[in-house]
Amino acid sequence: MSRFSFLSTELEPERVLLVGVDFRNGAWPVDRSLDELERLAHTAGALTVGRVVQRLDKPIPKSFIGSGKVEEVRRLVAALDVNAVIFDDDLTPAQQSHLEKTIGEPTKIIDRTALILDIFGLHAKTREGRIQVQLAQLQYLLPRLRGMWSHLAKEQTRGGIGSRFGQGESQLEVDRRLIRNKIASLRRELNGLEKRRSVQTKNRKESTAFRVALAGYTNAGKSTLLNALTDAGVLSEDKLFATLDPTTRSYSLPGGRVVTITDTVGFIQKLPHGLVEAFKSTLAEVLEADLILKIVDYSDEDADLHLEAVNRVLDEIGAGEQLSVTVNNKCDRFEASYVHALESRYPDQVFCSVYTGYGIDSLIDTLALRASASDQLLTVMLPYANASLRAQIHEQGVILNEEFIPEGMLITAKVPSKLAGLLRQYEQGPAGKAECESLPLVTED
Ligand SMILES: Nc1nc2c(ncn2[C@@H]2O[C@H](COP(=O)(O)OP(=O)(O)OP(=O)(O)O)[C@@H](O)[C@H]2O)c(=O)[nH]1
Ligand SMILES: [Mg+2]
Repeated sequence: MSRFSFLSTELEPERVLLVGVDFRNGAWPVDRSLDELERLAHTAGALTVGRVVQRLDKPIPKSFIGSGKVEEVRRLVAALDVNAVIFDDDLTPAQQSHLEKTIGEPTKIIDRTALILDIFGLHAKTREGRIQVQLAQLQYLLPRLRGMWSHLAKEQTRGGIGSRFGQGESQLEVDRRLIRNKIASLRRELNGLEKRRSVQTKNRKESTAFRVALAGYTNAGKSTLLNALTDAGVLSEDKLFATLDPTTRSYSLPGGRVVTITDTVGFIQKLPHGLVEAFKSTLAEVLEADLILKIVDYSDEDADLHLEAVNRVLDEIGAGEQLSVTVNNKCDRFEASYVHALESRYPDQVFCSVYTGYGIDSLIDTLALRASASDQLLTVMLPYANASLRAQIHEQGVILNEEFIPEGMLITAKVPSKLAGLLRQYEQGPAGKAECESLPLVTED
């Protein structure tokens, strides 16, 4: 599949100018949002050569920023040899097209969404990831086609190759139709892949292991944590959106209980809704988890804003009410005494550093506690043929007693409720239980 890109990936980095609006509504200071936009631009391979900020109560309908500012941008574009202007907020197709005309070709006018789509396009590795990104890109492009065709229309009047369309259906209509067809065919393919994924998830569900999902702002350290716990070998980098495709690994807690941990795509403020929509099946991993670990880069001065943005996306995908623990990472960047003070102040949160290993034990204790919260004590008699169920009890439960008798395998164990559901049919009646309760290990408990 050819990679579509708003910014060129030629050897020379594109020179970009950033434009932010301070709407004075407080939450995210415009300078910090532009710092993040600059990191996004850098991740996409561009070089930021300047910034323009305007204070406004609300966007100007026609041009997003005021006409005086547009003129300032136009002059800067010429003076700084800018290839692309990136707006920190979403532009409507009409605003984008107006700005393109006013600022003058060939300078591209891009917004945060287009930039994020570009990075996703660069980082998507699997077929499913690529289709998800391409779908979001085409949906973004569809209402913007008119602007993109305006310069070609000029070419048409000069004649020559590419100028002979326009009979019956205009080229713009043809292109819209082609894109709609492409969107439909990508959706079909994605549906097929999603079905396969949901079968895999269902299989995992049937394995009844406690499922943990790592969620959090991009660059918080999710992949680094998964690698540290499980040797998953997932790419972890000081870049935004290093991970797009989910990876699930098994992890044995002390005592032997096996849980699964899933690393997935990171979140960001102003995350384009189209992307959340396109990545629905990937984000389902988070939705179906028994526990969400919200990984935070606590050393980032905007850590609280990051957590807010993460909570907003979790709400959007319907995971806002799920069981979760906040895990504040990168604590190696603070004095130990400060971290201890934080731990006393916020006993429900974990403070750790995947780099130094500090706090990882406490994270594992938290996992163990949550994974065993729904445990039930059961005594079952399993037929010898049912070795896989016995293996599941060993993986996910705490065995209190096990005996191999002529009637079958008599096991007393504490197991998570999901597994208990599967075991009910083999549960021993009061007599069997009583027999087991006389065994030393059980009475000890
Ligand atoms: N100082 C410090 N850096 C860390 C720590 N954990 C991770 N990092 C670094 O933070 C950067 C981002 O780590 P990743 O694991 O790729 O982050 P992520 O959350 O998976 O990011 P995305 O995949 O982009 O969503 C990398 O450069 C890591 O080496 C830590 O405990 N301390
Ligand atoms: Mg990652």
